[in-house]
Amino acid sequence: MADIIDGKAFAAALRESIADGVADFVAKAGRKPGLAVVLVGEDAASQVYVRNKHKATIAAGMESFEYRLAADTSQAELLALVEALNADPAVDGILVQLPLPNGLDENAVIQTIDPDKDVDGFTTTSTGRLLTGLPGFVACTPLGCLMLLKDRLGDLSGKSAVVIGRSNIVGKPMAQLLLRESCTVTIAHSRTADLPAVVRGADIVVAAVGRPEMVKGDWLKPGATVIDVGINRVPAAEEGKTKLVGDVDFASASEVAGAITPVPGGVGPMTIACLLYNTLEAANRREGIA
Ligand SMILES: Nc1nc2c(c(=O)[nH]1)N[C@@H](CN(C=O)c1ccc(C(=O)N[C@@H](CCC(=O)O)C(=O)O)cc1)CN2
Ligand SMILES: [Mg+2]
Repeated sequence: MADIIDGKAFAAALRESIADGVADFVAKAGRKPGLAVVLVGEDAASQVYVRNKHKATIAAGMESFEYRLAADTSQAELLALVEALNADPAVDGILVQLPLPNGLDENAVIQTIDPDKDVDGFTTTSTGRLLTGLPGFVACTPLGCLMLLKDRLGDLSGKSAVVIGRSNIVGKPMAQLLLRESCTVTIAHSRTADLPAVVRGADIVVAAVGRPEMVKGDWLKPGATVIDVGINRVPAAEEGKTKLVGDVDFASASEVAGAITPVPGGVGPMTIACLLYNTLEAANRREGIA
């Protein structure tokens, strides 16, 4: 049976160490690090994530600035808010919760964020810095996956890694991070031929496709480390109920893998912990604190 990689516990410990770093920052800078979170519209899951971000920000000793805008907010209003946050000295990090309601241009909004406050790591400046090995912010979910992998495996160099999924938010930055760690990286996707055979060659599998329980145990190399980024809500056995499952079929995969993240309680909690990590980093950089 695979070891379970406890992302919830790892994230809690990371948040504790960030709180210590925040206390150091306050002592040196004479102010708290500030995170601004912008939520547009009524998406139910986004409301939960934003509430959790607010609570975690406060618990870490940071300032939380929350902006909740109506679903019919115009592009110009949203861009004006982001520009005001760029100019606000109390704000170290800016995050616009995704997805945005239809009609708003997500890319234009993201690219308006000052790259030095881009704690989501979504601007092309941030992704370009990652690609070229310059210091910058890395998207929170892949950064969290990397932390879990390094905690489990130590040095990743020379390992073969398959990332399933090529999104800008997870798959592509994840592949770049693994390359930076000197893994041999394959990015697989919906057009990949014989995906099970590709996955079977990997020491590290990161599944981020958004397809419930797609990756089966018999796709895995025995002993592989499996990171499941999927958060899929599916009908549960009991009528009218739902449950969360990942992109990996946990029951069969945990028979073959060496270690695996569960859903929930694996990668998900790392996303918010890494947001705090990036915000403290942004604040330290802005104040010139090493
Ligand atoms: N601007 C951003 N938008 C979105 C991001 C992001 O990083 N930046 N990521 C996701 C949503 N997200 C944070 O925003 C997020 C998703 C999931 C979790 C989490 O802890 N999941 C739990 C299960 C939660 C549940 O019960 O539903 C888990 O996996 O254990 C945290 C944050 C999209 N938008
Ligand atoms: Mg402490």
